[in-house]
Formats: sequence, C-alpha cells, structure tokens
Amino acid sequence: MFKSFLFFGLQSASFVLIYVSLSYNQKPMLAFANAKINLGLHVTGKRADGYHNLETIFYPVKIYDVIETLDAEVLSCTIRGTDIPGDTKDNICLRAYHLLKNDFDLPPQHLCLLKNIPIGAGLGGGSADAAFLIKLLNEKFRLSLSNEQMEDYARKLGADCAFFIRNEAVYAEGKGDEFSEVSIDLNEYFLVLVKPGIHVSTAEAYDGIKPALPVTSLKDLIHLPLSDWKAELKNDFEASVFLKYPEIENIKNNLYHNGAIYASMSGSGSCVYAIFKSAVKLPELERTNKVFYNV
Ligand SMILES: C[C@](O)(CO)[C@H](O)COP(=O)(O)OP(=O)(O)OC[C@H]1O[C@@H](n2ccc(N)nc2=O)[C@H](O)[C@@H]1O
Ligand SMILES: Nc1ncnc2c1ncn2[C@@H]1O[C@H](COP(=O)(O)OP(=O)(O)OP(=O)(O)O)[C@@H](O)[C@H]1O
Repeated sequence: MFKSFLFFGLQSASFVLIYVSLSYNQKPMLAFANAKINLGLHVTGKRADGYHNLETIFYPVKIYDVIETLDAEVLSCTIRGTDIPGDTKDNICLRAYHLLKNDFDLPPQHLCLLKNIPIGAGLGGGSADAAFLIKLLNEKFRLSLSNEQMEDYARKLGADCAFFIRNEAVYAEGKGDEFSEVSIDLNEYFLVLVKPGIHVSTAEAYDGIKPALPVTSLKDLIHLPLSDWKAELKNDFEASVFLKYPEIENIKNNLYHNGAIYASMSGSGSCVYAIFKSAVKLPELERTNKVFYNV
C-alpha cells in the first residue's frame, strides 16, 4: 500500500516536473537518484586527513530522490518532500553545481529536488543526489566527462559520492572512494529497509569507533553463501550505535525473528535492512518505523 502510494507520488511529481519543463519549452532533464546499503563494513584505520579508512560493499537499492535541472535567469534550488536539515543554500546539489561551474561555463539553473530517501540513515541520499546531478549536467551541457572524471568531482563532495557515478555493486576501500569489481546480485531475494525515527550523524558515528584490521577481508567474506553472512558479515558501526540506540538493535533482532536470512544496519545508521527469501509484511515494525519493501 505504502509502496504503491510512494510510486504514485513519485510518478505524479515527475509528471509535474516534466510539465514545468515543457511549459518553459525545455527538454525535461530528470534523474532518479537511488540509495545504497552497505553489505558489511570494517573501519580499518584513522587517516592523517581526519577521515577513516574502511572496506565495504556498496549495493544500490530502489529508493529514489528525483532531481531536475532547468535553464533559469539565476541559480536557485527548490526542495520538496522530506525536510532536509540546514539551509537550502548549503544543499549538496548546489555544491555539485558550483564544483562543475568552476571548470565549465554553465548557465544558471533552477534545481528541483524531490526528497524521498531518508536522511541520517546510512543510505547515502545526499551523496546520490550530488552524483546524479553531476551526471545530469554532464549530459545536458555535453561536457564529455568520463566516469573517472565524474568520480573525481564526486569525491570532492563526499566520501561515498563517487560510488553513485557508476552505481553498481562494488568493493570499496580507502575513504570509501576506491573501487574494485565484485560480483554480487541479490535480485532473487526480497530486500526490506526499516527506518526508525532516529537521525545518526555520520561524523559522530565515526567518533564512536575504534578502528581495527579485520581477520578476514570483506573481499573474501562476501563470497560466502548468504546463509553464512549472519555469522560472518559485520558492520563495525553497530556496536557503538546499538549501545546508544537500543531500538535499532531491536529492529535487527525483529527482522531475524521474522525470518530474515541476513540483517544489518546500513553505513552509520539508523536504517536497518534485511534480506528475505520471499516477500514479507512486517506490520509490527510499521507501527513505529517507516518500512520500505522490495527495495
Ligand atoms: C558511513 C558511510 O555511509 C559508509 O558507506 C560513509 O563512510 C559516509 O560517507 P559520507 O556521508 O559521504 O561522508 P562525508 O560526508 O564525506 O563525511 C562526513 C564525516 O564522516 C567522517 N568520515 C566519513 C567517511 C570516512 N571514510 N571517514 C570519516 O571519518 C568524517 O568525520 C566526515 O567529516
Ligand atoms: N540533498 C541532500 N539530501 C540529504 N541530505 C543533505 C542534502 N544536502 C545536504 N544534506 C545534509 O547532509 C546530511 C546527511 O546526508 P545523507 O543523507 O547523505 O547522510 P546519511 O543518510 O547519513 O548517509 P551516509 O552517511 O551513508 O552518506 C543532512 O544532515 C543534510 O543536512
């Protein structure tokens, strides 16, 4: 029910954006920026630049923001949907525009963002918006940037932003922006995301971590059968975040109780995802959380 409502909402919003574009006599330039989850996450060391080294598998999931860019007299940005904390002028979409504008003669744009991906959830929503806008501007203004060049721009905006340029499952290391191929496909499973009403700050979550080298790298662990992931695949953020917010651990336990093959917090939280063999309905979790089915 929620999913069809969401689908209808996104569809109608897209039609409105397309209608606005056409009435301005412009080709509609829309992007659907999806979220990600982390399949395992090891924080392996503290870096001299204040960031942390990590290893993780990024996996794209089907929850979307919608972004449109329109020619305009002056640069502006409108946000609809979920409220984003902070000032609109600091939105990462505007930062992405300015980054490209430094190197290319871009005309002013009106950026429209329909925000749907939960914020402070470990789903990389802000990073996705920025990466998809870079791809959109590259296409609209025929900048001829390669994926590598767009990844270099994205890296400047956020540690996990570069992933969304290619937007395929990858093994990531370094700050989360150095990639190698990994062959993983969860299409035959039913993925569920649970977002409690808790906002976890990424910087704070990193502060709560004591980095350590893993006994076995995720590069190897990820090839274990899915049934072994529960015992082997860990997210290092869980210990400190669960201590502060036991509700998040309860969600993970509830998902296992309901038959999940694997459940984990994504990134620095607060979102928890679960992999099921087939479709499920979780009314108990829906009472106090936002639940996204079949993502
Ligand atoms: C937790 C993850 O979602 C896992 O995928 C990401 O590492 C977060 O990446 P992100 O949101 O793109 O992070 P950024 O916006 O670049 O950084 C936010 C803050 O998180 C901390 N940070 C982030 C990434 C990283 N590898 N080490 C860090 O210590 C830093 O304090 C930084 O100031
Ligand atoms: N377009 C945007 N969408 C979401 N957040 C944005 C955006 N632009 C700026 N921000 C700021 O970024 C912060 C969180 O971003 P984001 O949603 O990427 O974090 P997250 O859900 O913790 O994911 P992750 O840590 O995995 O990147 C918000 O507090 C908000 O102030």
